[in-house]
Amino acid sequence: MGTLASELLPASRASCLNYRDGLLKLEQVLLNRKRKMGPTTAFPILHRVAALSSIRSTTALRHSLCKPTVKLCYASLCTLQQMRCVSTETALSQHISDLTDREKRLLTKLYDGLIRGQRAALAESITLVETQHPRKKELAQVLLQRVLAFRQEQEKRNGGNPVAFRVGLSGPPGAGKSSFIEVVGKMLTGRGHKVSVLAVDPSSCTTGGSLMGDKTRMTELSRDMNAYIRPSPTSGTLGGVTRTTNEAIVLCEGAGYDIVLVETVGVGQSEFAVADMVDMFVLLIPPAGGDELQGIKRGIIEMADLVVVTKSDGELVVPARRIQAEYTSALKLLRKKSKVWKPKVVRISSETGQGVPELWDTMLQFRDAMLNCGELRIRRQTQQKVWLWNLIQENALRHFQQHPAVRAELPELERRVTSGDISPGLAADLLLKVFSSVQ
Ligand SMILES: Nc1nc2c(ncn2[C@@H]2O[C@H](COP(=O)(O)OP(=O)(O)OP(=O)(O)O)[C@@H](O)[C@H]2O)c(=O)[nH]1
Repeated sequence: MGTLASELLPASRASCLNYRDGLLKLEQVLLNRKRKMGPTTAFPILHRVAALSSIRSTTALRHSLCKPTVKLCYASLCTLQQMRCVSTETALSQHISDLTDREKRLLTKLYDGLIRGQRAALAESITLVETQHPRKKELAQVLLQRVLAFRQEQEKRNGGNPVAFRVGLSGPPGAGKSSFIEVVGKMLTGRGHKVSVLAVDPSSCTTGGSLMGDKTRMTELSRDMNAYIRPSPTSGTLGGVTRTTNEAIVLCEGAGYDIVLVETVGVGQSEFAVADMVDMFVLLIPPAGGDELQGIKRGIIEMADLVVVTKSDGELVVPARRIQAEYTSALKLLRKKSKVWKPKVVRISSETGQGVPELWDTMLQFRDAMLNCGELRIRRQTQQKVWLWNLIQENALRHFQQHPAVRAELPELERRVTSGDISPGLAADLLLKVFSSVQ
C-alpha cells in the first residue's frame, strides 16, 4: 500500500491536480478493498499533503486535499491506536493515570498556583511547555489541558467571549517597541488590567544569538506586579515559535492576564507566525527614511490591523506625519482583511505619551467590532487549524528526516541531485518510497 500511495500521489508540487486525482483514486482503491490504511501508507500521504502547504497560492486546493487525506489517515490511525488500546481520547487520561505521585503533586502545585495568578507558578509552567524532555512534554500537555478546561469555563461565564485580548506587535529593530510596550503596559496596569508580554526572538533559533535579550528592556514594567514579561524562546523552527508561544499565551490567560502582548522583531518569518496567533496585529514603524523601511516586508503590512508610527515628537513629528500619509495611501491599495475593520495608521510618542490613550481606544474599537460581528471567533478558530497543520508538518518532516533508511539513502541522493544526475522530484520520490517500504 505504501508503494500504491507513492504511485498515485506524484511528489511533484507542480502537479497539484494530480494530487487530487491521486487521492480520489486512492480513496476508491481503499473503499474497494474495504481496508484501512496502515501507518506505512498513511504517513507518506500526510507528509505529501503537508508539503503542499509551502505553496501559498494553493491554499484552497490544499484544504480540499487535506480533508480526504485526513479522513483516510484518521481511519487508519484509529485502527492502529485501537490495536494498541490507545485512542486519542484515552491518550490523555492514560498520561494522567501514568503519573507518579511526585508528578501529580507537581502538576497540582503548578495548576493551583497558576489559576491563583502566582507569577512563580506561571513562570515554572511556561518553562515546562518549553522543555524538549519527552516526559516533561507529556506533563506539560496534561497541565495545558487542565488550563484549557479552566479557560473554557471562564469563557462560558463571559458569555462565550474570549477572556483575554491578544495583541501582536512587530517592527524593525529600534522601531521603539519596548518603549511602546512600557508606556502602554503601564497605562493598562494603571487601569486595573493584568498585562503579560511574550517576546519572541527569532534570532535565538537561527543564530543562537539574540536581537532582543542583550539589553534591559521595559525596566519599569518589569517591576510592576500586574505585569509579567517573558522572552519566548524558539525551539529551532517556526513551528517552535508557534508552539511554545501559543502555549505560553494559554498559560498567561489561565493565570488571569487579560491582555497578552506578543512582541517580535521584524526578522525572518517570525512575525508571520505571531500574526497567526493573535486577535490584533500591530506594526510599529519608526519615522525614518527609505533604508530603514526597506526591511519591512510588504506581506507583513498586509497582515497589519493597525500601523503605529512611533517617536512622533520634537523634530521627528514632520517625518512621522509624512510616513503616516505614505502608509495611509499604501494601505488603501491592499486587500481588505476584515469586513468590519479598515486598518488605520496612527502616530504616537512613547516619550511624551502623546497619542497613547487614543491608540488604546482604537484598539478597543477594533476588538469590539471584531467580537460583535463574530470575526474574532472565526479568526481564532482558523489560527488553531493553522497551528495544528504547522505542527503536523514539522513533526512529519522530523520523523521522515530521522528515519534510518532515509538517512542512509540521503547523502547519495543529495549528491546525485546536486550533480544534476537526477531531478529533485525523483530523489524525493525515491526517498519517500524507501521511507514507506521500510517501517
Ligand atoms: N524621540 C523618541 N525616541 C524614542 C521613542 N521611543 C523610543 N525611542 C528611542 O528609540 C530607540 C529604540 O527604542 P526601543 O524601544 O529600544 O526600540 P525597540 O524596537 O524595542 O528596539 P529593539 O529592542 O532593538 O528591537 C531608543 O533609543 C529609544 O530611546 C519616542 O517616542 N520618541
